[in-house]
Amino acid sequence: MTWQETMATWQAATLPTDLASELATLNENQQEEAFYQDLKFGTAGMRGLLGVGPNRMNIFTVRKVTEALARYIDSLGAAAQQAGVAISYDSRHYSPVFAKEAGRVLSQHGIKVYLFSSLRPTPELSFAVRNLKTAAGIMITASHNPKEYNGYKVYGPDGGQMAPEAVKVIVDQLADLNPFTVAVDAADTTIQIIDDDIDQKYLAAMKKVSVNQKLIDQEGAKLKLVYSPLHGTGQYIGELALKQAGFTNYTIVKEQAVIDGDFPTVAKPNPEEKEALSLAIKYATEEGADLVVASDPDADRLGAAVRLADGSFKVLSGNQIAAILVNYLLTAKAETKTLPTNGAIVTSIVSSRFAPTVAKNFGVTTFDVLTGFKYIAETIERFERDQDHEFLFGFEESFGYLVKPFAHDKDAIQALVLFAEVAAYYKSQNMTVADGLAALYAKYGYFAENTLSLTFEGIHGADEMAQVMANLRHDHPTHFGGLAVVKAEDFDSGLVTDVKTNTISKLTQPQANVLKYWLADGSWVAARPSGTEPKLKLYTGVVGESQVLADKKLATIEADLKALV
Ligand SMILES: O=P(O)(O)OC[C@H]1O[C@H](O)[C@H](O)[C@@H](O)[C@@H]1O
Repeated sequence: MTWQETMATWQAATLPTDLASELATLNENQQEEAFYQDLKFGTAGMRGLLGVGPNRMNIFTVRKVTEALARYIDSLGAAAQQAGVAISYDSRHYSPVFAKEAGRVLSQHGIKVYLFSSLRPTPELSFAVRNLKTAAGIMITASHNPKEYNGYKVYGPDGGQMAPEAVKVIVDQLADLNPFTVAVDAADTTIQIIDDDIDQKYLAAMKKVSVNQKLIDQEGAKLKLVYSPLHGTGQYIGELALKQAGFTNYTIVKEQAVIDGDFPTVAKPNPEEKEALSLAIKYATEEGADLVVASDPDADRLGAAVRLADGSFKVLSGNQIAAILVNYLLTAKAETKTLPTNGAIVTSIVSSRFAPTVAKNFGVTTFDVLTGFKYIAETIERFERDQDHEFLFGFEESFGYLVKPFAHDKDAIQALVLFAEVAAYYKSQNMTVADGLAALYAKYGYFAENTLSLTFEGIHGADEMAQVMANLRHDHPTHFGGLAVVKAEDFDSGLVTDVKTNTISKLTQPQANVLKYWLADGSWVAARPSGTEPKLKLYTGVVGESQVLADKKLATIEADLKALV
């Protein structure tokens, strides 16, 4: 079907007034963008702009994908239908509507549904799937994206985001489905509302995250922290988790504790962006706080800023937060002689080597997976099955961390509780977290990383991005910042070239559109199209003998990288 034909089917259908009036006002470009394709599954499920058309998030695209999920569950048999599906949602526009709509499609199939009574974090949904032993889970969220977006994350029975092979079974059905004929059960027959019981169980599990309760009992109340849920799901459970762990001296940023899908106090509700922490830092400056923490709307990412000696705040990167958490966890385990000999941390191929270097010093192995927390969850599953490694920590540079695998997705609430403990620890030593970080740099080397995100919007944007990747593949760069490329990894072909010996071997990760180049001194560069936003992401990671030298190296490598695209 051409996009015009697809659009005609939408024009002929009975649409709710908001979608009908939007459809009537689209110009030709907008029409093409909205109708030329179905929303695709990316790094974290289906994500897109809210609006009319198959390439947008609306009740019809939600019904259609849920119908495909329902058929998949039907195909697994009666036990899976009875095990059912847990559904949660965040504070975005239409999130509760889409969650209910998904529940009704499943109910129509006689599939049991556990629907949260109000918004809950992504990691709590993951926990609910595991706790209720459901066959699947759905989280309605576009995570940290701007307010114009929403999305649909699908979970498997292990509580991890469904792996690509399982998603493919669902996606393959989509082509034959008519969004306008998907039946829904208006009587909500199989829908059971869940809330407090799961909250309590999730909070009970959260107690396992704290390492040194004695330290928290002594120092927890002295640590002054400011927390912002950025208008999202962390607002309720985040505060409870902090209190329960023993951190009572906190301020919640009140403007950002208001549940609001417009995220009116920030440009983007993304802790990756320093600006998202500005208001919390203002509070912290006024109150003389030690620490600022902020979770994104579905509370799977956590950003942090720490107080410096002069009273100003330094915003940390996801890689720095991970290294600080890993060092604290492993030090505590080593001190209490509970560090397993087969301990492992799991991270992504575009994350810093800082935390892995710390881990190595403790005899802990690092596993590198593709971008997407589902791959970390998959690795945890494998450890549990093969009993060959004990999972100690998982993280991605994009501010996602997991301490305890009672959730199988990144968990900002866990990170919040653990990071508060780390800050309390340093405070007990008359140090700031920034001092702690400086000590890690002095010991392990000055790691520096940056991600350049270039926006390529719309149909043509996707083509341009593909062209940049094709160009890089065609003319393999030989140097960045004067450093020779010694190894070139292409995760699309699954091959790695050792430039010196000109030998080719196989990569262990699955296929993905990623290129990574290792440089002569251990620095690295990677390029990949984002799977959640219309962006090309260019990553650089270096280690230097001082902060100044590391930053300089990073800048020269990045300059060459920019010139290439
Ligand atoms: O780089 P992207 O494909 O946009 O993904 C960035 C991040 O998006 C989501 O938050 C996923 O859950 C993460 O696993 C991923 O790292």
